[in-house]
Amino acid sequence: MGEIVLDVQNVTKQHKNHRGIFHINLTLHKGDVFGLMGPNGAGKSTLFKILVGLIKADQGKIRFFGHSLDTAFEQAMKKVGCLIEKSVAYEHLSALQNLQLAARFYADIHPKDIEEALKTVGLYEVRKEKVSDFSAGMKQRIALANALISNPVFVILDEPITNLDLDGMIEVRNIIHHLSTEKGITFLISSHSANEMEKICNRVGVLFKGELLKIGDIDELTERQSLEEFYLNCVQTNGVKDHE
Ligand SMILES: Nc1ncnc2c1ncn2[C@@H]1O[C@H](COP(=O)(O)OP(=O)(O)OP(=O)(O)O)[C@@H](O)[C@H]1O
Repeated sequence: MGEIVLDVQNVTKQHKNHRGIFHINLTLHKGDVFGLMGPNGAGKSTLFKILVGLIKADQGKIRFFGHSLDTAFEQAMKKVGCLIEKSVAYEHLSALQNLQLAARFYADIHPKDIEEALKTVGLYEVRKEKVSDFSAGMKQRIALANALISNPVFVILDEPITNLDLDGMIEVRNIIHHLSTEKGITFLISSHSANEMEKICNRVGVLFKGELLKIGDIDELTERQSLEEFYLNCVQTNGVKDHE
């Protein structure tokens, strides 16, 4: 196994409504395309927001490339790109202008990096066109390009395929596949769709009511059943746990 990219140890976050995530342990290695599956409200976004520092965990330890998120945030996040929550591309701006705007949040993005990100997501030819003329899939590809402009080696994508039609899903899937195989980028992706995760990921975890019920290699999990069957089994047999 390769270098440890992300190490999550015993992370808990309880929201005021008592929901949240509880005692999450997760280790990702270089080259992983890890899919976090779970129904609405399972806690996927809560975990992702904690990982990128948008909210703070109640307890637990998180390390990126050995750097603690708590004590060395900038070091930890240096090589991490993310797409959290619904993508917001400004409709009246072009694809290029959107990325130029996003680049201002970083210290050292070169125009070449933006050009490269646009090429990677297949929007270079239409970079000067307004986003209002783009399809949902193209808008999602801008969001992906946004996550790529800093040349990350680890990319976190919260629901990158939700709300996309089949063409859009295939486009995003192909980009992830390309980045993983050609550039060795490690991914953590959340989705409701077991079918899609089966096509994209090499490992998956099932998050349900804030608990990470199972983690496994796709090849092993799908030896005798589809990933969807495994997922449904997992969720149904592990039933109800409340944290009141
Ligand atoms: N800021 C908050 N305050 C209170 N409760 C919250 C907050 N954020 C999330 N929750 C609750 O925590 C639970 C997990 O929500 P979360 O958004 O992490 O789930 P999710 O798996 O990402 O769901 P979805 O697929 O619908 O995005 C939900 O029950 C939600 O109501």
